Amino acid sequence: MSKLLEIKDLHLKINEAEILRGMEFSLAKGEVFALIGPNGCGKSTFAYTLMGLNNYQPQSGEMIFKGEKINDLKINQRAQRGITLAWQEPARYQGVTVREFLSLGLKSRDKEVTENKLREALDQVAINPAQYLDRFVDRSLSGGERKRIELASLILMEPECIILDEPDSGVDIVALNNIANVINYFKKSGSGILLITHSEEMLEYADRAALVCAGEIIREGAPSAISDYFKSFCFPCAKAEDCEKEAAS
Ligand SMILES: Nc1ncnc2c1ncn2[C@@H]1O[C@H](COP(=O)(O)OP(=O)(O)OP(=O)(O)O)[C@@H](O)[C@H]1O
Repeated sequence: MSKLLEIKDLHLKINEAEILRGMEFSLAKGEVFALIGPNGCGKSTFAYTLMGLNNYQPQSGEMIFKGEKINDLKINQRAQRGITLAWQEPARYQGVTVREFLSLGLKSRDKEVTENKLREALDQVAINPAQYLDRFVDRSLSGGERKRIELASLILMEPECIILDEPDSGVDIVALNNIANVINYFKKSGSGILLITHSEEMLEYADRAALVCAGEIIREGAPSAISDYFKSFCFPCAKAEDCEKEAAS
């Protein structure tokens, strides 16, 4: 599989604290790569750094997307190149309807085409268009509903690389199935998916996985093997001799 994204020896400090300490991996087209790790190990920080949020400029290392170094590109330039981030906590938009929110990234201005596309995307996340298209994307929607609507918006954007930051947080088992559907949908369309999580259940949707500990990947491999390692040594953090991070230090 050809490389879509390459992360090389990425280091990032925030207020003198080194949060990312040499993150390194690659992601192929049509691949689901999971980054799993305990709370506070730097997963979201990595997601923000890759997306290019303000104040998340790495001090060293490279982020290469489709052969182009993107370290110095702004967030909108990275989005234009095809990178998208689904936030751990999806945003609320006061006064913006689901229809308006979902239409933002659409190129076609044809009313019928637009309406059909919105309905198809909402179908993928099991949201009834008739009930939701005219509602506002604000507190009146539950966190799980907003999460699913955000996933529908990603489908409409047709990104080539999707960062899903804790897609399972705050959602029930039904929504979890919707997330699995969306992951499969993106896989089939050839997008690369970076699945960020701290729950080993999510690893079943991944092709490959890596364990993040204190800002670096300490083990990479088959999702089942990473899941076993994570359960054995990270809950609670074992700091045992046979933990690879401890053994290396
Ligand atoms: N702006 C900031 N200022 C200071 N410290 C920060 C900042 N952002 C993150 N950190 C610290 O960096 C570490 C990594 O945080 P991050 O949110 O990336 O972890 P995470 O792995 O995503 O955790 P979780 O699973 O709880 O979401 C934490 O110790 C956090 O307190």
